[in-house]
Formats: sequence, structure tokens, C-alpha cells
Amino acid sequence: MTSKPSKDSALKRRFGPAALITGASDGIGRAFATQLAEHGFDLILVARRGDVLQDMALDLGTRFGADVRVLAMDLSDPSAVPDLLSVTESAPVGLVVAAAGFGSIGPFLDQDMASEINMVDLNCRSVVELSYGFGQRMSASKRGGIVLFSSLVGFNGAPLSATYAATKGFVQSFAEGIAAEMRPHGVSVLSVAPGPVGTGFAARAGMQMGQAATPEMVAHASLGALGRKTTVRPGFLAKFLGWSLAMLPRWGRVRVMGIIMKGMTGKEVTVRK
Ligand SMILES: NC(=O)C1=CN([C@@H]2O[C@H](COP(=O)(O)OP(=O)(O)OC[C@H]3O[C@@H](n4cnc5c(N)ncnc54)[C@H](OP(=O)(O)O)[C@@H]3O)[C@@H](O)[C@H]2O)C=CC1
Ligand SMILES: N[C@@H](C=O)C(=O)O
Repeated sequence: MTSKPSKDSALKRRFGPAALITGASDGIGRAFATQLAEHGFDLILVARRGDVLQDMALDLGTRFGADVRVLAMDLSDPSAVPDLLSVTESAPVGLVVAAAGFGSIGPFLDQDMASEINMVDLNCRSVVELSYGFGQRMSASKRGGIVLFSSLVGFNGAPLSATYAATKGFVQSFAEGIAAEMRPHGVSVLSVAPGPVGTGFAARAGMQMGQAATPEMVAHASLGALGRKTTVRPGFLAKFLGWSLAMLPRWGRVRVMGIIMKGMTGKEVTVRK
């Protein structure tokens, strides 16, 4: 049985004792959960697959001595975040990582509208509700951190992933706004904007992604940026494309994004100025 680290890390001293992670059962959220347990955090893990979360709780408890609580819920359900806020009212959560999310790819008019709206509910609405609920608690105690997930595709329109990219653009803009508002209250907000990351995301979205970063690298880079930056672009591709695209006019950025997304599907797209 591995006990907790003998000395709390600086991260735990600043944002602990507990972290709540949504999307914790897989991918980037799972990587955050492991790394935060390694830092000595207790955890509240949120996703739909409660069985997977229970296995994680056992594993992280055994390996790092973390006290892990599991909340199995569908965050796209309008009642989910109010319920989550209610059952965590007395939990000492100093850090929220809102990783739950999914994407889609292909012509907008070919998409299933119910699924696109579900994506907006999960990627946007639940993020606003979580940030509001925990932002209030953290501001009251003058400390805390909120990690949100934008994307390389969140900085302008992306043909063939129009709704998903727009949800990421929403998160990017929202994170920048609340970061400025909450900083004076001792609360750090970070937007994580990676390029492709090798997780279950691609399979669910129907994307073929090359040159993918690892979720572990994304989590590590993000935890290093928390409290220091408002936006972090983990990985070479995210940085390279981010800065090179910034030099183009907006219509040019949209055109390049269309080419990138076409590469992820192989579908043709015509982008006009
Ligand atoms: N992978 C990538 O290339 C990139 C990802 N991102 C962003 O990073 C974040 C994490 O993505 P990633 O880890 O790659 O994706 P994964 O698909 O690997 O993991 C998504 C996580 O979200 C959970 N989840 C999905 N739907 C719901 C729901 N309705 N309610 C609660 N939990 C849900 C899943 O758990 P369960 O199924 O058990 O509910 C899973 O734990 C997302 O916001 C994504 O937009 C940004 C840029 C690039
Ligand atoms: N994988 C996608 C997530 O945002 C992307 O990089 O386009």
C-alpha cells in the first residue's frame, strides 16, 4: 500500500486538498487524475462510466494513498451539475478540471442535430455551470484553480467540425473572461488548447489524427502552466500551428483549418472568403 507523499507538493499547497475532475474515466482527464493523485491530492472523479471510475479509485488509492470519491453522471443532463454542486458542497475542492467533452467531424448539415446539441450542452453549458458554482466557492475562500479545455480548433471557424470548434471557441473566450475576473479573488483559470491528443476522443468523433500528443504530456504541461498563464498550448503542433496561423487573415485561418479537418476525414470542403 503506497501512502501519500510525505511532503505536500507546491501544487497541493496552492490548490489542494481535493481536486474534482470531470471526464476522469479516460484520456486527458484520467491523466490529470493520476498526476494530481501523485501530487497528494484527494480526488472527486466524474464521468458516466462509474465502474471505470471505481477501478481508478481503487488503483489511485492503492498507489498514492489518495482518498477518491466517484460521481457517475451524464453532465449533458441539465440536472447533473446542480446535483454535483449539491453533493460536493462541503468537499474541500481547490481545483476543478473540466475535461468532459466530445467532438464531431463532417459537414454540419450531415450531423445529427440532437448529438450536436448534446455536445453544446456538455462542452459549454456544463462548463459554465461548474465554473459558476466552484468559482463562487473559490472566490469566497480567496484561492483555487479552474482548468477548462479549448483546442487548437477553438481560435477560429473550422469547416467540417463547425459545431465542435465553436464549442471550443466558446470555452476559450469564456476562460479568458473569467480568468481576468477571478484573478483578483485568488482564483486561477487556465484554458488548455492542445492540438491532436491520442485518446478516445478521435474514435468518438470519427477523426483520424496523426502526430498526436500524449494525454500525460498535456496534463503535465497544463499543471505547470496553472496559475502562471491563462492559455497553454501543450505540444509542438499546437504551438506551431497556433503561432503560424496567427499571422494569417481570419479567412486564411479558416481555409487552413478546413484543410486540416479534411485531413482528419478525407472529405472535400470548399471555403470561400
Ligand atoms: N483528444 C484531443 O485531440 C483533444 C481534446 N481536447 C479536449 O480535451 C477534453 C478531453 O478530451 P479527451 O480526454 O481527449 O477525450 P476522451 O474521449 O478520451 O475522454 C472524454 C472524457 O469525458 C467523459 N464524458 C464524455 N461524455 C460525457 C458526459 N456526457 N458526461 C460526463 N462525462 C462525459 C468520458 O467518460 P465517460 O464516457 O465515462 O462518460 C471521458 O472520461 C475535451 O474537452 C476535448 O474537447 C482538446 C483538443 C484536442
Ligand atoms: N482533436 C481535435 C480536438 O480538438 C483537434 O485537434 O482538432
